[in-house]
Amino acid sequence: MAACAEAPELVYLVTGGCGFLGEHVVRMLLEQEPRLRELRVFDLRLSPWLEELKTGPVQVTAIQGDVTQAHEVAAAVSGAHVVIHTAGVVDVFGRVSPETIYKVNVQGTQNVIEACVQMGTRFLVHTSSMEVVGPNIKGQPFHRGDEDTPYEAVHKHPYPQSKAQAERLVLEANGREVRGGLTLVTCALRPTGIYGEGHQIMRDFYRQGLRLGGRLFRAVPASVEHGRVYVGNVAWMHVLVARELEQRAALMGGQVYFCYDQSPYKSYEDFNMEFLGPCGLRLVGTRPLLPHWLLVLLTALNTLLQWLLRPLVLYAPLLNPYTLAMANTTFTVSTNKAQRHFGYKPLFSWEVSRARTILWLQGKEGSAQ
Ligand SMILES: NC(=O)c1ccc[n+]([C@@H]2O[C@H](COP(=O)([O-])OP(=O)(O)OC[C@H]3O[C@@H](n4cnc5c(N)ncnc54)[C@H](O)[C@@H]3O)[C@@H](O)[C@H]2O)c1
Ligand SMILES: C[C@@H](CO)CCC[C@@H](C)[C@H]1CC[C@H]2[C@@H]3[C@H](O)C=C4C[C@@H](O)CC[C@]4(C)[C@H]3CC[C@]12C
Repeated sequence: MAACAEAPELVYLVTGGCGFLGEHVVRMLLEQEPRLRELRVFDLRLSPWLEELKTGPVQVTAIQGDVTQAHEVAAAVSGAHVVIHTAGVVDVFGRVSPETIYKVNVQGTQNVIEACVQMGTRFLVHTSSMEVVGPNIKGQPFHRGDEDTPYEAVHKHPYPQSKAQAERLVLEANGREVRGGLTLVTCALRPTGIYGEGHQIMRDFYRQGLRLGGRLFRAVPASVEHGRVYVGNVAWMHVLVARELEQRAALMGGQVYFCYDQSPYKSYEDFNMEFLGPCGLRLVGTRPLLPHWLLVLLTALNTLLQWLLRPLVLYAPLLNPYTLAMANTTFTVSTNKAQRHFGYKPLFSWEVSRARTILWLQGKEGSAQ
């Protein structure tokens, strides 16, 4: 992938490039990768903002396609030097069937790997997730852990199961021979809960708070810490990994990296209040207002309702047994592996990440829709 200093010559493909994270990766590449000649944005649904990117010096090619269709993926990968694979179904609410989650997240990832092999593309960066590790079904805390912290990773939910399987495929593909005789270099990034401009769940909480007269009610103990990372920093990590993968193939190939920055360790709800507070919302209660057993009962009721209503309507509330367990289990990361391996330092401070997210929530700024 050696690029000459004068003429940009690299072709990048970003799958899922119109999603929450994908959009930030696309914009970050255009800002921070001077060697870029063409940027292919591949997504099931193409966003209108892509049009405005087409007027810049880098050729931006929008490709409407489906990662579950091997031939569409192969056509998009053909001639690309680097693939950043962020496409995936993110669903822990029962909105999407387990079959579809598996098809997109696992089969889709396999298609991307095979396309790289077939087309001679050597560098593959995969967006994995903290959920590949945990929280596990036993609700055991993962406190300031790193990539080597022992933890019993046992999943039952289709989303973490699919992400774990996809990550394994990507790591196992490292070192495979690609067309032309060279080898594939892969690695996986594991963001914790991503926040920032375009974060729909944050917006859902904001709207819910507005509906409840500017209040949200504490459901999770403040002592349970939940790892969060700013979307701009996650995007920056992807760009850096993609850039460094060739020079540091022996070190980085087949590796996993948690995504981290200076965002504070807080409970899921207290962290959200860093943004929702300045937007006028209040979190009521210093302790959970409902006892835990009642919340568990409510989640069971939601599960039953979801099942009963399925033939008529999709009922998929934020609260279900899995999301309650996630919110109630400490999962935080403390590592410097990305700094050691490829010189990562967060591009956005906590203050800037917070300010940008607040402005977006208030509808005053921000690139994401
Ligand atoms: N949001 C988070 O907190 C978080 C945390 C850790 C990891 N991740 C991972 O990051 C990646 C991006 O997540 P996100 O939050 O931006 O989700 P998102 O839903 O906003 O983006 C996913 C994108 O993939 C596209 N896509 C879905 N199915 C596709 C298919 N069959 N073919 C082509 N494109 C398809 C969607 O249209 C969407 O644009 C996912 O792989 C997810 O597992 C997300
Ligand atoms: C008890 C509720 C009352 O306030 C709070 C429920 C919060 C949940 C909806 C969220 C708690 C943890 C979130 C997940 C976590 O941040 C990490 C994730 C990994 C990523 O790969 C996808 C998103 C998610 C599963 C994220 C989804 C929302 C939560 C379960």
